[in-house]
Amino acid sequence: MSAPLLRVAVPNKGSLSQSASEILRESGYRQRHDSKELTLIDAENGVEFFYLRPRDIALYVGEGTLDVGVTGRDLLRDSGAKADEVLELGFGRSRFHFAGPTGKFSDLGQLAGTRIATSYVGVVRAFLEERGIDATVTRLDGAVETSIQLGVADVIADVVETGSTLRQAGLETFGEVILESEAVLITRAGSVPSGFEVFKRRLEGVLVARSYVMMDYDIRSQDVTAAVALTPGIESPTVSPLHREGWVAVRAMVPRDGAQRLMDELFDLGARGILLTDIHACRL
Ligand SMILES: Nc1ncnc2c1ncn2[C@@H]1O[C@H](COP(=O)(O)OP(=O)(O)OP(=O)(O)O)[C@@H](O)[C@H]1O
Ligand SMILES: O=P(O)(O)OC[C@H]1O[C@H](OP(=O)(O)OP(=O)(O)O)[C@H](O)[C@@H]1O
Ligand SMILES: [Mg+2]
Repeated sequence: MSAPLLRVAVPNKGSLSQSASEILRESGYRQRHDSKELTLIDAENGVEFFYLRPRDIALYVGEGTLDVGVTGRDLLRDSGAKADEVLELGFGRSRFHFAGPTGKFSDLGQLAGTRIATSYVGVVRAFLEERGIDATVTRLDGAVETSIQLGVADVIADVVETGSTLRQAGLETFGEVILESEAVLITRAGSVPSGFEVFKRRLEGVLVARSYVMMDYDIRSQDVTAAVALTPGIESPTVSPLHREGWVAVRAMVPRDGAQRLMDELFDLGARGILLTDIHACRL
């Protein structure tokens, strides 16, 4: 009998949906082509995907109905589900803030007695409770920025990415950031579903491939120690002999950020034939 399929929840709409499917596709999994498909079986890789609202994903995974999910850290916290964050996925980054009319509020002490509109009631109530602040929290589904203008709330608490929605509504954030969020991989608290390790390793491989590039260069043997100090690689750089006497070839993974500056420094050290190539996937 074949092993049961790993049941994975993927956002079906919203900010996380496209990036989630992209990273899964890059990890070698089948993904739906039609946004109306609700489930998809990738039998070859032993996985079944369920396309669900990211807000609901934490609940399904927390209850153990599904094994693994992609959702936002803020949505996971808001749900109160008993699920663990097991991998940060590097997309869907946002900050959760309180905001009010420009110039009206300056610190979170002023929240007492206000009416707060939010789609994240769980996060907001927990925050107020922790600080012993008494305020009225109203749950709205979206477009919370408009609620102040409509007289329904004095303050909002919402996700801010670029800040342009707030500006358009004549609002500004105040107080410290409540929560820094990004897309995360979650499993039921304390459980490691069968087949999960391979699934996670594939995604980690893509994350590393996204943040690292492969660098190759030739350098005089006498300068190789200085050069590999700049490019130590993840485990150790490969140094191979060159046909040209007194020269070696070096190959190492380097962080994508700053790779151009590194090429300049290597060139100054005497390195030549410096090449930078993308990595598509890896297992480290
Ligand atoms: N600009 C953004 N707007 C909303 N959510 C964002 C943004 N950037 C990142 N996110 C993250 O995406 C998740 C929100 O998922 P959700 O499905 O509600 O997306 P959405 O874009 O608000 O979709 P919709 O409004 O259609 O429901 C949260 O984890 C949030 O932190
Ligand atoms: O800082 P910004 O880059 O402007 O992004 C933040 C805005 O984007 C989201 O709204 P969304 O488009 O999801 O609409 P919604 O309010 O209906 O959920 C979020 O709720 C903010 O309103
Ligand atoms: Mg939204």
